[in-house]
Amino acid sequence: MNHFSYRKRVLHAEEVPLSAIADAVGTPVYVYSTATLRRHFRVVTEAFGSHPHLVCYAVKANSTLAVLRLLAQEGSGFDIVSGGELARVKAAGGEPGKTVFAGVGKTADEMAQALSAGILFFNVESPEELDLLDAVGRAQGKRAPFAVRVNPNVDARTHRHISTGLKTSKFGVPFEETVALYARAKRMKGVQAVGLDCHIGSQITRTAPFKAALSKVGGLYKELKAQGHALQYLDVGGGLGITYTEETPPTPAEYARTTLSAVGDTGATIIFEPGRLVVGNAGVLVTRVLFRKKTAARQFVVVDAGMNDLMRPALYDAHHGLQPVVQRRGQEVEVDVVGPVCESTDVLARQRKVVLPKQGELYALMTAGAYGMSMASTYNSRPRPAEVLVDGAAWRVVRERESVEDLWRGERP
Ligand SMILES: Cc1ncc(COP(=O)(O)O)c(C=O)c1O
Ligand SMILES: N[C@@H](CCCC[NH3+])C(=O)O
Repeated sequence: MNHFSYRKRVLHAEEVPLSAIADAVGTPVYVYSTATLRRHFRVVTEAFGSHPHLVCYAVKANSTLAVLRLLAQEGSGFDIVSGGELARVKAAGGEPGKTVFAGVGKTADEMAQALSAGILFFNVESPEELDLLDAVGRAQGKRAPFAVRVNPNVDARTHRHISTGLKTSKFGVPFEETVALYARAKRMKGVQAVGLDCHIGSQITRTAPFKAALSKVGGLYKELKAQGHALQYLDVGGGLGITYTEETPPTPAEYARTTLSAVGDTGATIIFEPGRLVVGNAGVLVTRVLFRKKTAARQFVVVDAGMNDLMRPALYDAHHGLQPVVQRRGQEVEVDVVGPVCESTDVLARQRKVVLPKQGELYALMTAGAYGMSMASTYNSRPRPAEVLVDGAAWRVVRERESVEDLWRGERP
């Protein structure tokens, strides 16, 4: 459920026509809906009912300050993977005490910043990382709270680029080595085990992989508790998929039921780290048609957004819905919607049936709120898009379009 819909043939974000935003701010522009963000967060947290839990929104999905602030106001915690994300959470008014820190390559500086900020816990991904965290903790005269991210060796049955829970993946500690790592941690003075963590991948559209991973992880949690580790948190990661085209992922309520039936009896506070589920359908990328171009093989529509602005189609062959901002009647033709970037993979929408647009008309690439702007780059020296947040009939620019001067800030010719 989202708040992007047609009114009198014009696509609106809540009560604002996307054409009005594009005309005022220029294109490409990301547009987010406050009502959708709020609704998604509430549906997710309410799904766990009265079971002790904390939703830690995965900042990497969309790290724009205004989005983080809105979620912080809703009571969200955060899942971060860098010092930069920690700084963003703090700048947006998020609470470090409700923030967990994952990632296979944390530096000593990042650990020290997070520990002094009072982070909830670190998700440790290797024995050497645990040694470094121990040193950082001792240097501050503290015990750094941690959970081991265990790799349960489960196939998430998602795109191979976004699967993280197989034994060939770089993420987490092998299942069989986890008990020994907790035992070793017990002898350290700079760390304190507080939980257990796993995350098996992203855009997961069935419950079976979650069930398989959680039954292993739930068993391990109980075993660790029985060995005397005073664990309190079971972090089940993120990864619940959304509908881009025809996927029918479990609803948050179904997901929560699956989770609680697998690990509800552990007595742990459940930490859930959704990213895409919260922001994916809350954002669109609005782009303007530059040229139509016909070759013997294809009808192309060249738009002013490229793979640098929305990388998912080029990176994962991902599908994003393509909607004209103003609907027009006419004969449909099959087109490839392509960006200006000098790469053959710069195809935002492939072989779609549309009424051939005129130059200057607008398209919205749907479901672009997650891993859109946060993965944007300046490749081809293209300044990154502006971002707008709509709230009812009001809207505001929450990030200015990057300027050419921004592109070379810090450079010394
Ligand atoms: C550790 C961790 N937690 C949470 C997420 C969020 O994933 P998603 O956006 O699929 O919910 C990710 C990304 O896959 C992740 O790596
Ligand atoms: N960036 C990916 C998901 C990776 C999730 C991060 N662990 C996407 O757009 O689908």
